[in-house]
Amino acid sequence: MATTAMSHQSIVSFISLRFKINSSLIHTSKKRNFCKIEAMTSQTETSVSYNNNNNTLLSPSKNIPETSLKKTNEAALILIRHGESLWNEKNLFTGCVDVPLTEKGVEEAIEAGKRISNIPVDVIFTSSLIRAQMTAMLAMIQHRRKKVPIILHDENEQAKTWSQVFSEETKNQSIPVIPAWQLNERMYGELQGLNKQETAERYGKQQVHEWRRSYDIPPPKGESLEMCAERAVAYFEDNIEPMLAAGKNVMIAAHGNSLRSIIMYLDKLTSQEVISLELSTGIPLLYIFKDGKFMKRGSPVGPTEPGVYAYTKGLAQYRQKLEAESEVICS
Ligand SMILES: O=C(O)[C@H](O)COP(=O)(O)O
Repeated sequence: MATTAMSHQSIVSFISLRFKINSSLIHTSKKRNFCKIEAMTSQTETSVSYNNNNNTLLSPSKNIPETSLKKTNEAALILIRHGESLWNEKNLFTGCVDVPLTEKGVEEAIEAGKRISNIPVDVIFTSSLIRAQMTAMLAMIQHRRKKVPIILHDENEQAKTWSQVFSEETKNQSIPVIPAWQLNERMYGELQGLNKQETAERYGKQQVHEWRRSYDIPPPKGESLEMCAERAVAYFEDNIEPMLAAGKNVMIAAHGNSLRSIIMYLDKLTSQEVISLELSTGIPLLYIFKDGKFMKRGSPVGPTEPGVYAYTKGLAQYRQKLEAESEVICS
């Protein structure tokens, strides 16, 4: 076991990164959550960012001083809409109701995991809903790097303290999973639990289509896509983009509409263009973040096909490392 771990270390190249953030640096333009950050990330591609003092992971903020970030070339961003849920199967408006995956949804998540099994992942963000969390976990089980995704609990001090990890080696073989309610599905208001087909028959197809796909028309007592974007995109900008800028490879497992709002931001779609954007369950999408820009790479194909991996040198090199690593393990 020890020999294998040593071999891994000699094969995979790691980059050290340290950054400190002063809690007094706070955006004044928008009321967003900021936290005092002192994160230590010892390894890319495999790294876990833990606070030195209490072993808990801390998220960076957009306020990381430019100079304190190590400049890295590019980072991968994977977006996955959760696999089919029990209410997708029943064609019910789900929104923020917390229902699990169906068996088909479990299979979709596993399939998604196979597709991204050669793409580096340093940190995972999920919504606070179980269907997204199940998807993230099931997908990561397929990853060739075989790191263990660990959900970070920061609901209170005790939860943080009681979930500490005391081995550096174990931490380095883990991937932090950060749940954030801001990535939750759009709140569907009084439509939650109603059948989509029956609702269309009752209120008219056009009305229901507007509730589901327009940018700024909210369903009764629910959130429009615009309202959903206000929290989801703000969270992305404040918590996820700084990670990418620091060279961290990120996976987000979330929902049809929270991801539509993030994709609208990434692809600079207009409120008209976003209307026709549909996301299938369990299909991962890949972006490369480079020089402050997002480049869309589509959906990664299976692990044995060249496809997406030819797109960037960095991804191709990562894949080669994984292959070299598995050869060492097999020999
Ligand atoms: O919340 C829901 O019902 C679905 O996850 C997304 O629904 P939509 O495709 O009707 O927006």
